[in-house]
Amino acid sequence: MNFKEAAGVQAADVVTSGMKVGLGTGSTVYYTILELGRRMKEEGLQFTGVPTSEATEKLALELGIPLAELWELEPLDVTIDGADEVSDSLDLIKGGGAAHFREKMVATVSKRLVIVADESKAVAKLGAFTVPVEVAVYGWRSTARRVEAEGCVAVRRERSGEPVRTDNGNYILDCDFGLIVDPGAVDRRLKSLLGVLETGLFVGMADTVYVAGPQGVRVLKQQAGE
Ligand SMILES: O=C[C@H](O)[C@H](O)[C@H](O)COP(=O)(O)O
Repeated sequence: MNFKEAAGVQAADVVTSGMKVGLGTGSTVYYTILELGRRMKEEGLQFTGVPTSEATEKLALELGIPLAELWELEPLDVTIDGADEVSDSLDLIKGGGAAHFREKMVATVSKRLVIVADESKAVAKLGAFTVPVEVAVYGWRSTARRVEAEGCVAVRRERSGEPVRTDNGNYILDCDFGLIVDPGAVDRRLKSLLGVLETGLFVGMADTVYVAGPQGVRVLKQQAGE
């Protein structure tokens, strides 16, 4: 079992029958979703999922997991998702797979956000990974200029020479801020800019993080009052 699988499978334990569950996106929570599908078939686990991306929706449907729209189910009991960076205070950078807009929307209406990651994602402070920022296609160069004025270098994400489009049809700017001392302030400043739709900074949202490494799976919990 690789580290992503170890974290992903263990975190599936938080789901019990009757729950409404946000299903995250990426190569780590993939294993959580597989495990939930297995428990559904083999152990009779019953739950309803809300997918955070088209890729996750496809996977869940292949596994026979019942799905619903966010508005039909909110508030959700828990969302399980991956992350690109997890800081000591459990703040996150997400959106390496361009799914952070829907992920944040689903996590925001969930009573709990549980994160699964391998040790390579754990950092003291955020910032080695660039911050993905979803922006409207119209006027994106102007938006990028406003974003850069906040103290970063912003590069439009491309694949094979073509701009990446999110599931919502927008562009991603990958923004290099260097070390981020106050992620909440950076998130608020970016969100106030015209053309910015969502950032990949998830501040104070995760309550539990499963981090897998050579020593096994560590379970980190948000301290009360943080
Ligand atoms: O947009 C993608 C999501 O935020 C993912 O959860 C994040 O990029 C981590 O993905 P992975 O588990 O594949 O590293």
